Amino acid sequence: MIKVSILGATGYTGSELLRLLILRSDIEFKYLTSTRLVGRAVTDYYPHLKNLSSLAFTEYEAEKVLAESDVVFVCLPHGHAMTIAKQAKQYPVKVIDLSPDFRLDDVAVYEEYYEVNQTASDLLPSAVYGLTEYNREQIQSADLLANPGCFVTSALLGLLPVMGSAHINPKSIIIDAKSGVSGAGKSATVANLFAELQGNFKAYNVLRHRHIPEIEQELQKFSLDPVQVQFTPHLLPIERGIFTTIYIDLKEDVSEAELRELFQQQYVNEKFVHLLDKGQLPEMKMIRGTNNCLVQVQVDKRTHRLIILVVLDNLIKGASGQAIQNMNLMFGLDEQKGLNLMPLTP
Ligand SMILES: NC(=O)C1=CN([C@@H]2O[C@H](COP(=O)(O)OP(=O)(O)OC[C@H]3O[C@@H](n4cnc5c(N)ncnc54)[C@H](OP(=O)(O)O)[C@@H]3O)[C@@H](O)[C@H]2O)C=CC1
Ligand SMILES: CC(=O)N[C@@H](CCC(=O)OP(=O)(O)O)C(=O)O
Repeated sequence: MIKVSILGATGYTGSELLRLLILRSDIEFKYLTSTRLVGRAVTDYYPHLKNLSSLAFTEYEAEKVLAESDVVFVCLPHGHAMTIAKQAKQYPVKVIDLSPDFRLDDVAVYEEYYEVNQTASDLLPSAVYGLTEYNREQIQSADLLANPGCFVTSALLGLLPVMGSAHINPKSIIIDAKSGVSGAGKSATVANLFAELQGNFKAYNVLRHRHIPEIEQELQKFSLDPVQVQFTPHLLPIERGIFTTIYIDLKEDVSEAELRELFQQQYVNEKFVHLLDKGQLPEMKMIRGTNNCLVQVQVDKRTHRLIILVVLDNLIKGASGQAIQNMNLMFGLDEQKGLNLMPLTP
């Protein structure tokens, strides 16, 4: 039995972890934390989980949570996981951080983009970046795992198969991404009100989004030439899902078949990442509620560009599903355990 605690169990990624883990017979929940709902029954707040949990939300008490859990998922806003990971060093507990605190190697970049001090920089070298398909070996032995960002997961799964290719110009990457509103978390803001979102569509953080340095950092690890990306996020009036369209200049004539082969080789044995057949195009409803990521690759001979289309569910492959994939690896389990989910269509 794996003893699991979820810090921030009332938020979107925390509740998605609950949903995905609650029926597993090898998981026992120890603490589900909140600051607002301490003492309230979990099934009172989440009536759809009726009869599935007898727990109440508690506050975070390090000496209890960390001593009694095998793994702690941190589903809190940025800035909290640094303290928790430091405290966790005193206990034999693994930490899976869904927040951005341990994703950026460069302390100055983290502090610039997130506007808080990086107070656990001594732990950065031991923090393993959890893009599962590319980092399995390190993930298996990780005690501190930095789960990737949701937009970042879509960009990396779309781009990494071609990052080492001499055919592409890695300074010409344009990432045009659209996300459902749950990507913004559960906290109420005027921008997230139904009347603002419904029937609307907009770009935000056009030149400066927090995911830009994370995308460039991870892509650069796979490219000898300098990488630069143009990333523009958009907000879709839907609950969940990310659709990312990527454009890259090709340096020379190269066939679509040759580039598709790179993706095929990379993903042929993957359970959760799939290259679509030629002629198929990804759609949000193909991945909604699943840990799957669908990728399509096309070459425009007229403009000499490679176009990569990626869809995934921001709360699952972009957050809690990937976190469970990583937990499974960290505990020596089948990586797919509990994640064989079918999408809701229509
Ligand atoms: N939403 C997404 O698609 C993705 C989110 N992430 C990251 O995961 C983390 C969680 O995101 P998400 O679930 O969307 O966020 P939510 O806003 O939905 O939930 C945040 C949680 O944190 C708790 N919380 C809020 N403020 C504090 C505080 N000051 N101290 C302690 N607890 C606090 C809330 O609990 P309560 O109010 O009950 O105290 C709630 O449970 C974030 O770091 C986010 O960047 C990563 C990938 C995708
Ligand atoms: C729609 C929306 O607002 N999306 C969020 C995604 C950020 C997120 O999920 O946070 P991580 O950095 O932990 O991945 C945003 O653009 O800020």
